[in-house]
Amino acid sequence: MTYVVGVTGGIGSGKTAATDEFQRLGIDVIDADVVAREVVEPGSVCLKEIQHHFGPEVIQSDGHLDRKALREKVFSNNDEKEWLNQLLHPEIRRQILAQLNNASSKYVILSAPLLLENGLDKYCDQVLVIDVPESLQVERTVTRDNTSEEQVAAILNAQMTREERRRKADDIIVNDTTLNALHTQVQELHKRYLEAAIAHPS
Ligand SMILES: CC(C)(COP(=O)(O)OP(=O)(O)OC[C@H]1O[C@@H](n2cnc3c(N)ncnc32)[C@H](O)[C@@H]1O)[C@@H](O)C(=O)NCCC(=O)NCCS
Ligand SMILES: Nc1ncnc2c1ncn2[C@@H]1O[C@H](COP(=O)(O)OP(=O)(O)OP(=O)(O)O)[C@@H](O)[C@H]1O
Repeated sequence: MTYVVGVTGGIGSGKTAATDEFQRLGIDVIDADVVAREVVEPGSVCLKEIQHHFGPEVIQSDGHLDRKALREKVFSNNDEKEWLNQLLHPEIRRQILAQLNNASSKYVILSAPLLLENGLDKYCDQVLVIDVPESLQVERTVTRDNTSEEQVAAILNAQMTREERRRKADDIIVNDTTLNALHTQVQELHKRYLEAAIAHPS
């Protein structure tokens, strides 16, 4: 298997902003949030199960999942969140493994908010954590998603703490200044990862 760099960080930490730059540098990016959307496309088994469990109010008139409605349900009720995790996470993992097997760039990025929580780091040679203070996570996510601070705090509470994540990291990018500064740090790590990938027996 190719050399895999896992990228993780809490909600709104800047994973996508970082992985967009890796992608621009020619690296294949597998994004668990994208996979999580694909497994609930209209017609999927997972979407049928969700509709059966939560009722028609989580399905939009065009047949797509009403993500906002489901978000409000699962992040205010731990049992419902666990039900959803148990339904989706095995399927997300299967899809990720298939995509890892098909990746063809010099190394591959696997980006997942729950990389460490769900043990996806076992498929990674290195773990890069995108780290920001929680106040900035809340501020950036509220702006990006036009949501409430309370909603973001509830999601934050469903994730590993900042300290725990930092402890498990091989590399850390502190993304508390500009996007340019983030890109510069990504470019530096990219050089290191290319060298590590060349040295890595495939
Ligand atoms: C509840 C859902 C429909 C809300 O959708 P929405 O479009 O509002 O959010 P989106 O999917 O873009 O996720 C935004 C962020 O929320 C956080 N998050 C999402 N799901 C979870 C979860 N189960 N536990 C903790 N944090 C989560 C992540 O930081 C993620 O990047 C959606 O998040 C979902 O299907 N979650 C379950 C699948 C999952 O665990 N995805 C995370 C990747 S494995
Ligand atoms: N250094 C930065 N300066 C200013 N804005 C930033 C910076 N980094 C990221 N952002 C913005 O903050 C928001 C959150 O970043 P991004 O979407 O990359 O986070 P994420 O970790 O992928 O989030 P999620 O876990 O919710 O998917 C986005 O609107 C992004 O453009």
